[in-house]
Parts: sequence; structure tokens; C-alpha cells
Amino acid sequence: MILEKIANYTRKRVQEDKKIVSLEEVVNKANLLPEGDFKFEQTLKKNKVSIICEVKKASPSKGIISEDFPFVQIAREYENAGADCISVLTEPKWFLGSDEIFKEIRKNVNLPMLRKDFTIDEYQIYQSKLLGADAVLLICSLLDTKTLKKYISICDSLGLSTLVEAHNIGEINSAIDAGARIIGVNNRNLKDFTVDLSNSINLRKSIPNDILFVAESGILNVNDAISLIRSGADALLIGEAMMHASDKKAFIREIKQGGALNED
Ligand SMILES: O=P(O)(O)OC[C@@H](O)[C@@H](O)c1c[nH]c2ccccc12
Repeated sequence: MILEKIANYTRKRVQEDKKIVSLEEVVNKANLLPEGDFKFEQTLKKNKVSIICEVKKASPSKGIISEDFPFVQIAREYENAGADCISVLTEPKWFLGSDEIFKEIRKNVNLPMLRKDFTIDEYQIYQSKLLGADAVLLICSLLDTKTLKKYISICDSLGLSTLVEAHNIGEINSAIDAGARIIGVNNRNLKDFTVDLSNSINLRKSIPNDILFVAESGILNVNDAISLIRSGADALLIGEAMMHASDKKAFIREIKQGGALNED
């Protein structure tokens, strides 16, 4: 399965990174920084519906999404268009992301930023803090409940939020047991890349209301977005469609207006 391949490659990457900067060093450096203020989840809590816009050059399911990829410009456009948070892929091999891209964007936008990587080692959490992230992604199928709990507590100590990604009821229960405060349901099946928006719609009822719920992936248009909001999403994570939208401001505005109308 692709996820296993990516996770294995990530393990190698982290081993290489540790040769350059040791775990002890990243821990010390991260602890010297001012504690974060959980800006990512504060933003999600404050809004009725938040839009998390993703900066993504490529993906294993879609190949190249943006050939020229002016990532700072894209992130600025997101901010100007009314995005609430920004997600940046840093996985290099399949998503063609990098830490440098993340850092550059961090310097140029004020929005809370999610570092989207395949977290399999606590090293990456400290690294995320050093990159200026406000949140990290934890994927349930890569981490057991005990490890999830440990990683959430490391994030808590640094003031970082965690987006805990689940695909099925077992993983949702694991996320809840681990104390997740934000759970994302990925509508894309990482085994065969099929997209089914009803995955997050069906799983919504298994997530307590005090946990923030993010519907992720495969949101292609305003109608998709509105049906997810109607089914109780607190936030939407949109990558490809947002990258391609020629009028990002109108796209975000229409989603927010449509979502608000549906609450009446
Ligand atoms: O481009 P999309 O279909 O709108 O999807 C965005 C985001 O949800 C997707 O990139 C994603 C969701 N979970 C992930 C985990 C790892 C890498 C990527 C992802």
C-alpha cells in the first residue's frame, strides 16, 4: 500500500535528518522557542466553518498539480482570498514538498499553518515547531493509540495543535481515546485512491461534538463543500480544487455563504 511505502521512506528521511541535527538538538531548540498558542484550533473553534487551503505541488493520486508552483504567491492568494488556515505538504518524494517551502511560506503569511507530513517519529514534531508550524498531522493508520497519545502530549507541551486523521470507526475511536481535539476524516481511500465524500458524512455521528471535525480531500466544488458543512463539518481541507480555482476568493465566499444558508 502506498501509505506504507511513504511511511518507510519517511523513516529513512528522518534517520538522515537526525545525522545532521540530532534528536536532542531539535528538542532543545524547540523548547527554547516561545510556547505556541494553539492558534490552529483556536481559529477552527472561533469560526462556524473554517476553510483550510492546501499548498500542494503533486500527489501520488494526481501526479503534478502545479507545474510552475509559485508556492509563496499561492499561499498569499489563499490568505487574501479569506482562507482561515494553510496546509503545506513537506513530503518530498510523492508530494514534492519540502521544509524550505514551508519556511518560505511561513515568512510570508500570518495564517495558522499545518505542517502536512507523515509523522512516524517524535523528531518530526520538534522539527515542525522549528519550522514555525501551528499544527501537525497525525495519521491514525500509522500510529497506535499509545503513540498518538504521546505525540499529542508532546504537541501540547510545545503549544502545537494536532490534526488526527482517521478513515474508519476503529481509527476514530483510537483518536478519541488518545485525546484528539481535532479529528479529520479523509475522503480519499489511500489503498485505491477512490474518493467518497460520504465517508466523512457517515463517520460524523461517531465523533463527539466537542471535538472539531475536519472533512478532508476530494472537495471539488461549492456543492461538495456545502453538503459536508450540512453534515456537520467544522472545517474543510481543500487542496487540488483550491490550487486550480481561478477565483479563490469567490470559491471561499460561496462556500461560506452556502454553508451559512444551510444552517437556517
Ligand atoms: O487535494 P484534495 O483532494 O482537496 O485533498 C487535500 C488533502 O485533504 C489531502 O492532500 C490529504 C489528506 N490527508 C492527507 C495525508 C497526507 C497527504 C495528503 C493528504
